[in-house]
Amino acid sequence: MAHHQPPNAPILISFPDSNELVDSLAKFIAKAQKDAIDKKGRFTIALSGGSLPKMLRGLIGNPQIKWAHWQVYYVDERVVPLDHPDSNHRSCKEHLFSKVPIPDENIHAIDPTLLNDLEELSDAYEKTLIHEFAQKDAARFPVFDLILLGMGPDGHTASLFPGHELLAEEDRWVAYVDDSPKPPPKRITFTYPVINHAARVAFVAAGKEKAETLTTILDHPEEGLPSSRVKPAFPGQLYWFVDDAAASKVAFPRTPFQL
Ligand SMILES: O=C(O)[C@H](O)[C@@H](O)[C@H](O)[C@H](O)COP(=O)(O)O
Repeated sequence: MAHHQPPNAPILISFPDSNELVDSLAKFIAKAQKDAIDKKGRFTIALSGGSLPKMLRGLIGNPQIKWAHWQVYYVDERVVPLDHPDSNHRSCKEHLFSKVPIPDENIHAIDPTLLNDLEELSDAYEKTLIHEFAQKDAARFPVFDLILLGMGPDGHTASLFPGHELLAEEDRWVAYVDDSPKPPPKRITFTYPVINHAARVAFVAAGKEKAETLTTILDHPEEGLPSSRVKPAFPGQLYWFVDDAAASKVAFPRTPFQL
């Protein structure tokens, strides 16, 4: 019997190896960028940390990418100095931004003078989002052109961890945690309302260590793990870019990659 998926069900795309994943992800990002720039002259994207930054290497030297039109934000950030080894900004700089001609002012890092006050730090980052989004349309939440996420072994995404009270946050755009089970404990993070208002959201997950969790996320969303709660509102669309090792146990139907 054919699987009948609701109109904006997740689109799962699996690649035989991570190089193919990297190339296709770059094409997908280039397409999202082109659509956004054609429509409004800029491209708003939010990046995660973890293993994601190095999966963006297909963007390096890619003539389709119009870096001057990118506005880059962080889905979540560890509350550490910007040059600290744990910083997501540092990781993105190392793996990507130091290798491409993006203007510094287009990359929106946390305010390093506010590391001692989590409330102020998350408020200040929320204000940078308000500055980007609120003037143009009066929407209650920002609409990113693309949000890129990773999935942790416990099913977390961004800094939204299983069983945490932040899973129920409905108002704030940016919140903080001081008890992250994945070190470091202090982080700020986008909330679900922000993630779920994006035009496109894409998870990137590779490796056999992710197989068990990916099955729970996609085949058993009723378990409510944080990554299963990413459900962009129509017309938003969720994608999973994975490798065959990560998808080895998943029953959820795959879709061939197409732009
Ligand atoms: O700050 C972080 O830790 C990341 O933004 C986080 O949300 C990450 O995406 C997941 O933990 C997956 O991490 P891996 O990709 O390293 O498995």
